[in-house]
Amino acid sequence: MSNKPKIAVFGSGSWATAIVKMLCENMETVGWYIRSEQSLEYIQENKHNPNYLTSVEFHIDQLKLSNDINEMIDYADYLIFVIPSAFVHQELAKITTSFEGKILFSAIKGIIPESGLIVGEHFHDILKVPFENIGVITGPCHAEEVALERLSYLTIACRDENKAEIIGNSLASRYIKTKTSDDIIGTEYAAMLKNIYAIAAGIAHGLGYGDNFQSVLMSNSIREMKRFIKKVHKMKRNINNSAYLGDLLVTGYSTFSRNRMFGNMIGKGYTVKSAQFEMVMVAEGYYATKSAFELNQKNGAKTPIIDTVYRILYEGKNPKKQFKKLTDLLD
Ligand SMILES: NC(=O)C1=CN([C@@H]2O[C@H](COP(=O)(O)OP(=O)(O)OC[C@H]3O[C@@H](n4cnc5c(N)ncnc54)[C@H](O)[C@@H]3O)[C@@H](O)[C@H]2O)C=CC1
Ligand SMILES: O=C(CO)COP(=O)(O)O
Repeated sequence: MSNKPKIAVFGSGSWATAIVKMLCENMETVGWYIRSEQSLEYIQENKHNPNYLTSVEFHIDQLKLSNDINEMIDYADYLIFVIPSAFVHQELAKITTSFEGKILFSAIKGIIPESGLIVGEHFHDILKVPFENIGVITGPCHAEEVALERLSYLTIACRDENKAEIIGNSLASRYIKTKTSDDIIGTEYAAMLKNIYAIAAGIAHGLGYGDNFQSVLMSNSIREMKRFIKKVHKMKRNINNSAYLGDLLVTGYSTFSRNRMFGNMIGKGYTVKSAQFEMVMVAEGYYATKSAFELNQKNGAKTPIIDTVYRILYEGKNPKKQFKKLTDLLD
């Protein structure tokens, strides 16, 4: 690998588009795998993504675009995956080339339904990538605010600090600050769990609960997150750091949050199917709720918020009644 490693982004939603923008601030060339040929041709002609963050303009000569996933894997040293977790399995199934020597980062905040694993674990257990070659890009950061160049903070987690720094330095700019962490498992679980709590916040809002209740819900959510993560990966971590608490707060409170938006519709009486139909974007917390609930059946952490969201989304229980019961379990 040369001094200037090649980086490629896999995915073409809002977050992938934002990450490509961040990398373009620092790199001469950024690889970008885009599944849809139509979207790729549109970007080549119009210099912006047709569907997501359409205000972000790219210099086409800075982009190495391809809709061939194998070609892009062969091109890059660092591969950043930003495909929603529900579609990762089917995208990975297209791969015929080798991951040997490649460094895989995940900016995905979810669990892969087919394996029930967070993405880093999936890379390790299923794709057999060593943990030193796996990293996570996380933190409280909405793609829409990156597009607006509003100051945002990212945490880059990798067991090999040098690799975390390479990605951190490639993303940092006037409006992006990065820090590194070695908690690849805990940060990923936090990123997945906060989406479920954001759905809970949305449901509460949709049901008419106010700011006073929301703060109690968030306070209970961070404690629940801590209990959950401690069961899956015990290590010394400060749950109040931005990658854990910060991400919970931005997703629970921001009007940009897809998960909160989805929850809000459920609270207002939409069915799961109709809420999903209304959403142009993916609410990862929907899939995470099922996986986290099932995982916790084995681990046995006390998770009244996840359990409540699960009963509403997957057992068709009444949100109003379920939240009434939940209110008696919070403090
Ligand atoms: N949007 C944001 O601000 C942030 C998102 N993330 C995470 O990034 C990941 C990607 O989310 P977004 O970019 O927000 O998604 P999005 O909702 O903006 O875009 C959805 C993406 O999924 C793709 N897609 C749809 N059907 C597909 C299929 N069958 N196979 C493969 N791809 C398919 C679409 O082409 C599109 O690229 C998620 O895990 C999310 O949690 C993380 C941080 C911030
Ligand atoms: O992860 C995010 C912010 O840090 C994005 O959350 P949403 O998917 O709910 O928009």
